[in-house]
Amino acid sequence: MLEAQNISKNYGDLPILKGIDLTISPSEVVCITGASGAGKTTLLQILGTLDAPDSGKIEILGEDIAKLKGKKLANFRNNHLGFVFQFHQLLPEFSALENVIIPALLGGKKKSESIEKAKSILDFLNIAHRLDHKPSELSGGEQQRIAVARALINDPEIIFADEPSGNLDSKNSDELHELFFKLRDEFGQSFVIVTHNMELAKMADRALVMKDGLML
Ligand SMILES: Nc1ncnc2c1ncn2[C@@H]1O[C@H](COP(=O)(O)OP(=O)(O)OP(=O)(O)O)[C@@H](O)[C@H]1O
Repeated sequence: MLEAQNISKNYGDLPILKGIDLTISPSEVVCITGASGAGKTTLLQILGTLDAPDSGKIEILGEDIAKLKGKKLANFRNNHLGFVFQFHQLLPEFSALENVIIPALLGGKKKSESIEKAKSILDFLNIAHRLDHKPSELSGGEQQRIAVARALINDPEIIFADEPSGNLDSKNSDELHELFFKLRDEFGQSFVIVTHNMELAKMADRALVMKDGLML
């Protein structure tokens, strides 16, 4: 599903990732934990093709990511990868439903089909009653479920999440974590989740620990 070999990244003279190897299997939920500054977000951004490593190789679904440039890379990302961040990054002037369908429209899907699909996902996520609300009219937990729905709209094989519950209270955190496993069980995506939440890490198929740019 995803294979990363010997990934290194420097910022200026400072080595941030020092040769990381990682394989993610289909339907696997992997958590990456570790102290602040260990390089977790940097690694997630690179695995998610949002940033490039200085050296090393990443293959996702058999594609050598270094060979995909510009529009091809953007299309690959939009079609196969989903993202959930700590701060939901929903567009404030659009409704929940509109936010969810944007990646589908960018991928060239028909609006009517995208709306139907979004409604079924939002139904699955128990948030179909908030379709017309703007992000500011939703609770933190609801905003994050809309962000998850947006990540799911193009049926990604892998979802990358960076501190997805970092901004939620414990009840909403627990609900979001359960949702990830429910989604994996129902649809079979892989999840790569950077988290400081040890309860989530315990639930994962694998919990990895990073320290000073290395995977322990
Ligand atoms: N764009 C950048 N330019 C320079 N240094 C950066 C940049 N992004 C991150 N860093 C540095 O790289 C190191 C690793 O950052 P990263 O965000 O990957 O850590 P992290 O493990 O995710 O930390 P946290 O748990 O606090 O989010 C930190 O020392 C950070 O200051």
